[in-house]
Parts: sequence; C-alpha cells; structure tokens
Amino acid sequence: MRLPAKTEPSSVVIAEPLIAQLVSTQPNFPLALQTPLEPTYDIRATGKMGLGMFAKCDLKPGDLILAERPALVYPNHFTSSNRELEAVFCVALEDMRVQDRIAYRKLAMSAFRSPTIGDLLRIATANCFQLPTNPPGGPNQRWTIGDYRAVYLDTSRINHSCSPNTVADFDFPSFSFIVRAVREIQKGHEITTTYSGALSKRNVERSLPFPCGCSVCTNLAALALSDSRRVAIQSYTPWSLVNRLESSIDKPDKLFADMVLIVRVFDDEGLQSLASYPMVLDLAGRLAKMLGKQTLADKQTQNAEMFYQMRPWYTQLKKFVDWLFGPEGSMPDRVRWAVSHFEEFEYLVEGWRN
Ligand SMILES: C[S@@+](CC[C@H](N)C(=O)[O-])C[C@H]1O[C@@H](n2cnc3c(N)ncnc32)[C@H](O)[C@@H]1O
Repeated sequence: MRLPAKTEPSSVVIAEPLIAQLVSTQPNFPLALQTPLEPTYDIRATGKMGLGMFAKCDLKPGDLILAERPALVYPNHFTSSNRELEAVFCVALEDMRVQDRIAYRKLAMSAFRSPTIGDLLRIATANCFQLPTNPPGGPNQRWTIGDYRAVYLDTSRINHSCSPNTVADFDFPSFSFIVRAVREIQKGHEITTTYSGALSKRNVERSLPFPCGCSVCTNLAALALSDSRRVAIQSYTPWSLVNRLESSIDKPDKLFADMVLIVRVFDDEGLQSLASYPMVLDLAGRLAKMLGKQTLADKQTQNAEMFYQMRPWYTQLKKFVDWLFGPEGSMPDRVRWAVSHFEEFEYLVEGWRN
C-alpha cells in the first residue's frame, strides 16, 4: 500500500488488508502534515551514539519539533533471515519516493559499503520506532493482526534517553509521527525520546538492545539519587494519586503540599513525559484554587492544560479530573466513589492504553 501521495512525502506500508483499509478509509485521509513555525532541528554526529537530532533553536514545552511520515512501515515479525519477506521489502524500497530511497540507501551506506536488501532490512530493524497499538477509530479498536514498525529518515535519528525531553505519538489521521518538547531545550542541545515508554526504572536495567549511554545512566555520581526518585515516581500512577486524595481528603493543604512535592520530583528527574505528570499538575492547580491560592492555581492549571493538549489520549485524564472536582463541594464524595470503583476508573482513565 502506498500512502499518501500528492505534494507531501508518502509512505510505503506493508500491512494486512484489514489494517490497510482501516487506515486509508479514515475521513479526509490523510490530513495535512503539521509544520513547525521555523526549522527546529539538525541531524549530526553525537560523538558516542552515532547520529542524533539537535535543537536548531530554543524550544519550550509544547513546541512542535516535527511531524514526519514514515518512509516505510512493516510488520514486527519481519526479520532479515526471512527470504520471502526480504523480497517484499525489496519491492517496498523500489516503491519509495526517489529522494527517500536515496536518503535511505545513503543511511545504509554509512554502515555497509554496498548494502544488500538484507543489510537494509537490518538497518531498518535497528532504526525503527514501534507504532502504538491504538488504531484509528478509537482506543477500543485494536491492531488485531500483529504490530508494526516504522522507519523514518529524520525521526529515526532521535536517540533514547531515560529523561527524554520530548513526547512522541503516531497520529493516524495525518499518518505521521509527531514529536513535541516537554521541557525547555536550548539551541544546540540534543533532542531525545524514550524507546521503552516505562521510565520508572533507568533503561540500563531494562531491555534495551544496547548499553544505555544517556545522561542519566552515565552520571554515576547521581545514580543512587536518580534510582530513589524513580522508585517514588513509579508509585505515582493516576490510580495511586486518586487514593492519595482519598487518604487525606479533609486536609487539602497537606494534599496541595504533596502534589507540589511530586511535581518537583518529576521535574528533578526529567520525567515530564510520563502520563501522571499532567494529572499531578492539574491536581496541584485544583487544590491551590480550593485553598484560595489563585496565582499558583492559575499557573499550575495553565501548565496542566498545555500538557493535556500535547497528546490526544490525555483528554481522558483531563475529563476524569474535571469530573472529580465537579460542582463546588462534590470532590470528597466523588473521590470516595472513585476509589471504590477501580474497574470503572481503569476503563475511563487507563482504557487508552489497552
Ligand atoms: C533509532 S537509532 C537512533 C539514531 C542513531 N544514533 C543513528 O546513528 O542513526 C537507534 C540506535 O542509536 C543508538 N542509541 C540510541 N540511543 C542510545 C543510547 N541512549 N545509548 C546508546 N546508544 C544509543 C543505538 O545504536 C541504537 O540502536
């Protein structure tokens, strides 16, 4: 399947017919690619991790860094040892836009003198990003037949960090990967992402296929502190936050102080990309409002709003917090209701993940 054409970059997608149909029959598919106001990045050597992506201008939280269509999408089960699949891959390469194919081959040439299809496939496998499991049509529909990997000419140059300074999501309506800053990134600094999503442990302890050389894992002097903060962060799930509210429901000042402290732990550890972060900001803002701290409330609420807008599925989280703090005075009862209805909570708030 070739997606889409006209003036924008197209993608070569190797997919089961059902998935191809689901994707390509979305209304007005594909929506136009979003573009940043000015060029936001350069790609150059990092010194120790091959190529990397670097900020070309100062970026602030929420800024769009790039929205890129994949050059190639293929099923997870592709391996370079499978001759039949190699043949399909070969056809896909031929089908790519000429300039994409040249850039892709150039990338392969930097690793192999004269790349074969098998080499290209190996490069693709080493440089891919996994597509999320939520297909178009809402969180309850699934990619039922396997998962997919995508190779991007630029996005695939973003290195992993255990404190990533971006969030990235695949956007089905525009068929592009959208990367946004989650904190300030100064011009010249490296733009990073996470390859594993779960960052409550450093990836050096996880299953990355390479020893992690990110700034967290190589700062040996700060590792013990980082580990202890991550143990704490691991416990701040949306569900545990609701339980925390319930356990001190009559002490909004204590709860507010707690939330401010939790925000600081996320910030100190550089983990603003985790899903609980906007919720903690929002809870801090709502509690500040209850306590009459209007300036603080406005600041936290504005910040939470900006994060909620970064990722479509955060809307669910926002709606839940909106409901929790409903009409004045209703919060304690609603919190008590929520803690006794875990299944409904999971369906409403965590449903997007499944
Ligand atoms: C998606 S590519 C990223 C771009 C890559 N550096 C390049 O030169 O094209 C993934 C590869 O980059 C390297 N890499 C990315 N993040 C790394 C990290 N935190 N530590 C060490 N190597 C990393 C690994 O070799 C990995 O297989």
